[in-house]
Amino acid sequence: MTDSEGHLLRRYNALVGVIDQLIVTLNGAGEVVDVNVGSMDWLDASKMLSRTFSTLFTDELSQKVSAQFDAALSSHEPQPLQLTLKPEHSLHWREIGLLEVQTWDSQLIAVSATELLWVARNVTESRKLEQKVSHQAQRDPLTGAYNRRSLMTILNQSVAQAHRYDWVCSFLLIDIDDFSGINDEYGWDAGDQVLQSFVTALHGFQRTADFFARYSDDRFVMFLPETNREQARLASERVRRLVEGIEIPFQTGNLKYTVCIGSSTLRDIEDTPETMLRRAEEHLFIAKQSGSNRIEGEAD
Ligand SMILES: Nc1nc2c(ncn2[C@@H]2O[C@H](COP(=O)(O)OP(=O)(O)OP(=O)(O)O)[C@@H](O)[C@H]2O)c(=O)[nH]1
Repeated sequence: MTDSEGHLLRRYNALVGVIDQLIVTLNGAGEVVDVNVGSMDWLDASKMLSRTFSTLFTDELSQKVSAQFDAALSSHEPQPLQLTLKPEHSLHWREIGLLEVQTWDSQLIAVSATELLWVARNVTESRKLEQKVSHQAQRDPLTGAYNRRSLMTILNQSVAQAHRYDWVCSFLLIDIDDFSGINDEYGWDAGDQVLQSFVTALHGFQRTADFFARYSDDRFVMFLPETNREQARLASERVRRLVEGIEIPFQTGNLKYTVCIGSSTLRDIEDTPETMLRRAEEHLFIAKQSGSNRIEGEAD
């Protein structure tokens, strides 16, 4: 080894020693010739050596890995690869030491025609955190229902799609009757339980294509694709009855409540989520004026 080769090797080893990532060196045939485990100290490097890299993965992933391997060799560009490894799906990884599901961001880099580096970082926790943050941004924290921001995004997309394909769709605007009275009489916690029980019941009721969200305090919107005026009326009636049947156990006897529902159905190309919501609000207002436990929709 020349002085400059020795210098480069020491520099490489120094970098590998401080980088907290898994670095696997492969030969041109894709066999593992060296492993630096980085912070993945659960991994038994000796059990990786001399295996063919792509055979470590399940059939589906191994095809992807082989394609990345070829692409790295032919392009000499780093090939990014995101992998989710499950011990129950991979005997090889289990043997190597994998005990739980992990998501890795990795890069496959060709150093020459006979040497490649696979550099992998465990991103399981940061991915979970991202998912949690995105879930929280879309949901109402009390009930777990989608929030108003998510609702408006979905409504805009869905109404545009309905116009494009000439589909019909409807909204139900559902309001809990005398909700402030429930808060006053039974306390805020009981009011919270009412909201939670309502959302649980509605989640059981909705079809997979329906979208349901908390619109404001005690007001919820259900978007019903492929639903005409008459079907919206039937759906309103079913929700009204469903709520009639809910009972929340309470010291002084079961707490029961009712809802009023205003619905609206897509009209012409001028109709938007805002105009539909406005009509649903007008219908809800009429229902409320007539008393509680009522529904009101578009006139025939
Ligand atoms: N328990 C509880 N109460 C809430 C929450 N958010 C808002 N509220 C209360 O809900 C009440 C809503 O009152 P209103 O909009 O007048 O509704 P209402 O009493 O049902 O009146 P009507 O709609 O006319 O029947 C207000 O008193 C709010 O303070 C919540 O998350 N939990």
